Amino acid sequence: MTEPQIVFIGAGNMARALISGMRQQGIAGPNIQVHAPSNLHRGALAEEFGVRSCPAQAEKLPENSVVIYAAKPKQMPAVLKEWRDSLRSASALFVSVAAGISSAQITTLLGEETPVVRAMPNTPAQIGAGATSLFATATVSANQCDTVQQIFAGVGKVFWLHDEALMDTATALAGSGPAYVLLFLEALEDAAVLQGLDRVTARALALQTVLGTAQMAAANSASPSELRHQVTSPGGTTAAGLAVWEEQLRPLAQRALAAAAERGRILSQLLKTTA
Ligand SMILES: NC(=O)c1ccc[n+]([C@@H]2O[C@H](COP(=O)([O-])OP(=O)(O)OC[C@H]3O[C@@H](n4cnc5c(N)ncnc54)[C@H](O)[C@@H]3O)[C@@H](O)[C@H]2O)c1
Ligand code: PRO
Repeated sequence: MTEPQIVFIGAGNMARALISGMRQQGIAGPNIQVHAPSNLHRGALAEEFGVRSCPAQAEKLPENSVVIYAAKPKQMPAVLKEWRDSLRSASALFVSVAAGISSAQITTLLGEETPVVRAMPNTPAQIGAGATSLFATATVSANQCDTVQQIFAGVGKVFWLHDEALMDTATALAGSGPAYVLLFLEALEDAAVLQGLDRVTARALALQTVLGTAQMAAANSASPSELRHQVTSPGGTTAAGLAVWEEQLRPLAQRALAAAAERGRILSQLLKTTA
């Protein structure tokens, strides 16, 4: 089978992360084209990754194209109005990474017969360490599912969801998750600096602790809870610190994921009012 042409609509943070990961995975630069209104970002992507930089305008697509929508959710109606005919004439597979926007909303814009996959990747895709949740509509063929699987498995781990409503949860957990982890790193670093550690050492210690712990958890069949107990001596330092975390962390995680998932639903509702 010939390699699909991967067509990005949007040249921002998520497109960059995916393109970086795809290039490392071995997808050839000329097999990726990026459409965006300003040459600033797409030009930089072309220079750095050897991909084709194209204006935002829709164009005739090769058969077998996979089009990845990576512009903002609220722009989707205006952008897809322009791309609809090109997508249809190439029978392109449409993959949306837009948070919140449902496949029904997308097929309303593109036509019921359009094969649509929703994908929720995250920025660690740029180093091949992403986590992508995928949901396919009934019109997506098994071959097309394989194609999407291959594309996203090349930039990290892939998780298929069979209930589209859970895409908002996957977005709240893994799409947004890198920002939570980075905030956690910042908070640990700042707290250590407050106790007198220099910033460079505090940052490096926090980073290596989070990285090493995540790698240990991934390499281990024991649950996070079991591994945590291995760190926690009765009456020791960890127990003293954990007592403080336990007061707030679980309710905070629940509130944070609820707020993020709710925002996904709101983004979807906002689109309905403007479509
Ligand atoms: N950033 C993340 O971590 C992340 C993770 C998962 C999903 N997403 C989703 O990815 C999408 C993009 O997010 P981002 O963070 O990359 O945003 P961003 O603002 O960095 O990029 C948006 C891009 O869209 C382009 N654009 C604007 N109008 C356009 C048009 N008419 N045609 C083509 N391109 C156009 C802009 O030039 C810009 O390059 C969103 O839908 C978001 O929900 C983002
Ligand atoms: N970034 C996008 C947002 O903040 C979607 C998940 C990560 O809306």
